Amino acid sequence: MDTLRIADKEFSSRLFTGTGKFSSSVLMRDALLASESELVTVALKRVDVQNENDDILNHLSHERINLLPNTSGVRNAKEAVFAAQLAREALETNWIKLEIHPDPKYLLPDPIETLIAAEELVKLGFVVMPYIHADPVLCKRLEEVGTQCVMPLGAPIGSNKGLKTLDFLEIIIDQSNVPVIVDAGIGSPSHAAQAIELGADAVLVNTAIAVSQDPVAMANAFRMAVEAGRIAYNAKLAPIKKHAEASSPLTSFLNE
Ligand SMILES: CC(=O)[C@@H](O)[C@H](O)COP(=O)(O)O
Repeated sequence: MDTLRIADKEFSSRLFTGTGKFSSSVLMRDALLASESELVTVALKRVDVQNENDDILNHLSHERINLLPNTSGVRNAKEAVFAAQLAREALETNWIKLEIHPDPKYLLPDPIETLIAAEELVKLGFVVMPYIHADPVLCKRLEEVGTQCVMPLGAPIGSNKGLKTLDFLEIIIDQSNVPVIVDAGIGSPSHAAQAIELGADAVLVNTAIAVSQDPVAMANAFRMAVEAGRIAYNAKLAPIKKHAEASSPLTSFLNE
């Protein structure tokens, strides 16, 4: 599998994961290890960064896992910058998943506050991974201010609806000069494979793994789907045709 580079890190796995909604910290750890994910996001509001025995952080301590603190819970750019600085101090990482979604019903990201915060955080030396709507114009603006990737949503967080923003994801992937990570709403391994086949550089999945009846098995299924999607992407998909084209009456091989 070809690797993915973001800032100073190289990833073998294109499946990024989250830590919420698992029924126990042991199950969370087992599922994340089964996923072979190397970048795992954790909400700063959920961990006690002062406590070296914090249950979540302890169960994420593994050589393969890079922690990606996220700013979930903040309402504006000012709070996001503060949260990121806190995370950098406490978790000793300058990587931050920037999430500003003040509306609790749909959890849709605030594009204006996100752009303001991203610009500020880049200036402060952060590797910024912004969670945003699948807005091609906003993605370009974020790239211009120096974010190391963009994270457009497939559907609202936790909805498991899949790639509802497909047409716009295609434009974003076509235009982007930074990695595109489809984040949120991915409800099944086939959704993840579809995003990767499309050319997304990675996906981030939380709910679909954590709330399945068997999170370890589901994490495995996502791992395989993402791998399959990437192999298919590299192999180049056959073109979609408007009309039927017979497969069998070939008299010889195309190149002979
Ligand atoms: C954990 C995290 O970062 C979520 O905000 C993320 O967007 C995942 O969404 P799903 O839970 O829909 O996979």
